[in-house]
Amino acid sequence: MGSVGKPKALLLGEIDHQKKTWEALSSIAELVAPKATNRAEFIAECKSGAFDGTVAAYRTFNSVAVTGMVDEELVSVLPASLKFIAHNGAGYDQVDVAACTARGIRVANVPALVDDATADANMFLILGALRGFNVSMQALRAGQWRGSPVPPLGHDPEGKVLGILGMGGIGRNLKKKADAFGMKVIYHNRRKLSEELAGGAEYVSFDELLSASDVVSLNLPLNKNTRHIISDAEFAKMKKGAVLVNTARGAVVDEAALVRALDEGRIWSAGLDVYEEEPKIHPGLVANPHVMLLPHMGTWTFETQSAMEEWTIGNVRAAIESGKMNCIVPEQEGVEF
Ligand SMILES: O=CC(=O)O
Repeated sequence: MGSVGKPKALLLGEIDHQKKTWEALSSIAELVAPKATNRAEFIAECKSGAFDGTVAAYRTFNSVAVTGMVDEELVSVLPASLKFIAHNGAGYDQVDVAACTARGIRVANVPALVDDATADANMFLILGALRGFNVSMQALRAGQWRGSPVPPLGHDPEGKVLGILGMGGIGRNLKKKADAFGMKVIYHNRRKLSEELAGGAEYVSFDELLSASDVVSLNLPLNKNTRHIISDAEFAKMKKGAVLVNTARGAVVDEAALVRALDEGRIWSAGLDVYEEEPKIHPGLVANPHVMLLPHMGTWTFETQSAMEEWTIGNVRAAIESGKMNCIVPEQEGVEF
């Protein structure tokens, strides 16, 4: 069947596990992808009309390396026909939702499917940071058994207070996992949750969360209100010897302030999956063997990645078939398009 007259679906980034599902969209859409390898080229390609007729775009987190942020400038050159952006990821801080709304573009992400894998990685970082495992993991591979001098004893999660900042899907999933380790969970969120959703976690103010937690876990989205929500003043309010864990977005923490807090011994350790300027990492973190560092692998499992791709392709299909995606980001709920 020829593709003349079909709407286009634009692929920004790679599909690794659901190629057939993507290709199956060719019965309803002409599948297109940029030739561009950087933002200037992508903008030129958009302006050339190569993507005209595109109704929906699928984008990955890594596609930012080619297109740059989906900001006002980028949105202004996207084809006028484009009405849907399906982002493959829970966090959509690379997309300026207000700019999309102004242009009549709906944005969808991947809620829920990421929760288990991300909360698992989060729990791994909590345990690793509390126990101080990284020092000895490095020493063992360097032929020094536990290390020399022998590292200090770690801490048990049992009985410790876990403060979850951001009680969305990942935060609530983490709460259930932390229960199994005997942690007492408190949380802070823009809104207090129903008792049922909170699942026994106690709602506290932001300051109380900082001062009462043995482990502060960051599970909130990055936006203009949450950028650097943890900086010097917040580290100063934390318990001496507390642990900070971040599987959300690097920029919710002021990384330089984190390095200061670690170096000054104000906090015992940190467990990080995300960084302010990925893939760059603050040298003070790399140099500190006490912190647990993962290279943004919260959802890095076959099952989760595959499900995320399927969900995102489903959003593109729904957009083309019914003019509506299967979810919409909270900022656009109730917006008339
Ligand atoms: O970082 C991962 C995601 O936002 O899904």
